[in-house]
Order: sequence, then C-alpha cells, then structure tokens
Amino acid sequence: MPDSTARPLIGITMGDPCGVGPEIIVTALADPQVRAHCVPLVIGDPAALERAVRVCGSALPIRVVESVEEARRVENGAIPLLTLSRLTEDELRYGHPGLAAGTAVYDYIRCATELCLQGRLAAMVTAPISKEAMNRAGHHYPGHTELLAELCGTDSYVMMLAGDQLRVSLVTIHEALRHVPSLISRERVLTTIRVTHEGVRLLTGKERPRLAVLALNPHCGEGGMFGDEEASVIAPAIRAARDEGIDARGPLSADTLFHFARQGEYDGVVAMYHDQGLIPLKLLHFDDGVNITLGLPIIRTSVDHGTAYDLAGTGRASSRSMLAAIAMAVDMATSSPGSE
Ligand SMILES: NC(=O)c1ccc[n+]([C@@H]2O[C@H](COP(=O)([O-])OP(=O)(O)OC[C@H]3O[C@@H](n4cnc5c(N)ncnc54)[C@H](O)[C@@H]3O)[C@@H](O)[C@H]2O)c1
Ligand SMILES: N[C@H](C(=O)O)[C@H](O)COP(=O)(O)O
Repeated sequence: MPDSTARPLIGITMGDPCGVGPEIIVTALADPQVRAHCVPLVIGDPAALERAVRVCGSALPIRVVESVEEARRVENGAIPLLTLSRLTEDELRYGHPGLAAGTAVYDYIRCATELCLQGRLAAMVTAPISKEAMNRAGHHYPGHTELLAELCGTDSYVMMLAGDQLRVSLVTIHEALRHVPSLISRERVLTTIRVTHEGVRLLTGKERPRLAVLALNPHCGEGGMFGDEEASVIAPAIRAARDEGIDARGPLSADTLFHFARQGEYDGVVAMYHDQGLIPLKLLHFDDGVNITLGLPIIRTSVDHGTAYDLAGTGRASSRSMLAAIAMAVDMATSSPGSE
C-alpha cells in the first residue's frame, strides 16, 4: 500500500444518520481497495457510526480525530471520524429524521465543502440525505447539488449521473414536473451542454466527446404538434454549442436515444428533466452509478440512491454505489491539475 501521504484524503459525509448512509460507509470502508487508494475521513456522528458498525457486524474500530490531517495517522484499518453532531438515541430513530438530524446533515455537507475549498480534503463523497428533513430543519435547498453550488459560489453547475454504459446530465434537476417547460431556456440548455462537455472530457480523456441532447416532447414535438420547445429553445442552444466547437447533436427523441447511447454512439446525454435522464441511468446502473456535481471548484461525487429507510438498520444495503463514488472521487482527485 502506498505511504498515507501519497494517497488523497477523501471526506465522506454520513448523510442522513437515520438512513442507510452510515451502513454503506462502514461496509465500503471494510474493502481493502479503498484504503489502498485513499485516506478516508468520515464526517458525521459517533453514535450513528457505532450503531452501523454493530449492524453490519464489522470488526472495524472507530477513531475520533480532532483534525482532518490526523486521519492520515489512523492505523489498523480504523475508521477516522470527524465528529460534527452528537445525536441521541431518539434523534437516531431509523426512518424518522427530526430537526437535529436535518441540521446535522447540513453541517456535514457544509464542513466537507469548506475543507475541500481550503484544499485540506482532495474531494468529498456524500451519502444520501433526506432533502425533506434538511428543509424542515430550516436549510432550504432541493438537494446537495444546489447547496454545494451556493457554498462554492457558482451558477454554472450540472448534475451528472454516470456508469460504464451511460452518462446523463440534467438541464433541470429537482423541480416539479409542471415547472419544467418554463425552466428550459436556451441559456440553461447551452450552459448544461458546456459544463457537460467539460465534465465528459475530464471523465473520458476525449478531447471532443459526442453529446446527445434530448428533446422535451414526444417525437421531438412532431413539427410543433406536441410542443415547440425543440424548435424555439433546444435547437438554438445546440447550434450555439456547435458554433463553440462542441460536438452536440439533437434534439433527439428521448424514447429511442438511450438505446444508441448505451451502445456507445455518444459519450454523454443531456436530458431535460430528472426522471427523463435518471430512469434509464438507474435501470442500467442502480448498483454502481455515481452522481457527480460538475462545474464546482471542488470534487464531489455521491451514491446514486437515497436513504432507503426500508433497509436502514438491516445491514443489507448495497455499498457498491458508495464504492464506485469513492473510486471516482479518487480518480478525479489524482488526475486533476494540482492534485496531491
Ligand atoms: N444522494 C442523495 O442524497 C439522494 C439520492 C436519491 C434520493 N435521495 C433521498 O432519499 C429519500 C428516499 O428516496 P427514494 O425512496 O426515492 O429512493 P431510495 O433510493 O432511497 O429507495 C428506492 C428503492 O431502492 C432501494 N435501495 C436504495 N438504496 C439501496 C442500496 N444501497 N442497496 C439496496 N437497495 C437500495 C430501497 O430499498 C428502495 O426500495 C428521499 O428523501 C430522496 O430525496 C437522496
Ligand atoms: N437526483 C439524485 C438522484 O435521484 O439520485 C438525488 O436526488 C441526489 O441529489 P443531490 O446529489 O443533489 O442530493
């Protein structure tokens, strides 16, 4: 195993302590491949992590650290933990995150982001949160992505979910379906194409990746019979992107495009709204997909699933997406300019 100073320090936020986050972290950190490639630092709650260790039947000890850098000195496979909350048994009830848990998840994310911005963490990986609980606790963000964008001071950010067979980014993210058409502007589509282009270049090493841009309406609007966003907004954005040298094609009918993207005709797909892009992605990659926030000045990856309250406390939640998210964060951290 390389010396700990040669491995990137990766912060892993615990996510909702009442969900499967702590368990998938514990299971993932038992995989020797993780320690071979990075130094992990869990940011979260000691009682939640201790409970996850018990539930998963893990033999890993927990080592509370006082500083980020101390994680490099933790030995014998122990899990380094930076303590940001001390939740009570009642506040840790599975499936019932209250105000304390809602505040705690916000604190974990904020802390990891600041540590990344300071350059003390090479990247952050996030376990799933309940957006509802975070909002009830007074932190009004639709999800990690929007919170991270605000903390990093960027407007040009994009949610991408990726697996070996498919990469999908979204023009609109966490929005009610009825609001989607009015949110799809030429500028927003163009920004998503630009950020996706840069992201896919980074992920694939291809100089000019091929991007498919989806239509919003069935059969690309059928000449205006089923909607006109394709002609009025999406096509002009694609033309502008092509004028910039980006290999963006479309608008393409969403019902058939994924078949061809999966076969390798495209390196990335730009979808207009959440379920249009994430249904095919999760169909193919629920086990090993990774959520990446593109356009940030820091590296953030995440699992592609939620809090799975139906599994919390059983030790049966799969940690494959968490492992993939950690591996992707390590790859990005070690290949980015200025990496440790
Ligand atoms: N990255 C994130 O923070 C993130 C991502 C998606 C959803 N969420 C949140 O999670 C909550 C629940 O969302 P949902 O019910 O739509 O999705 P979910 O992913 O939590 O659950 C959907 C189904 O997938 C199963 N599942 C989820 N993770 C699994 C795993 N690791 N191993 C095996 N099975 C797993 C669950 O048991 C459930 O049957 C919501 O509050 C949502 O906003 C958070
Ligand atoms: N849209 C994501 C998914 O379905 O997997 C998820 O809700 C996570 O979003 P954030 O990374 O913004 O929390």
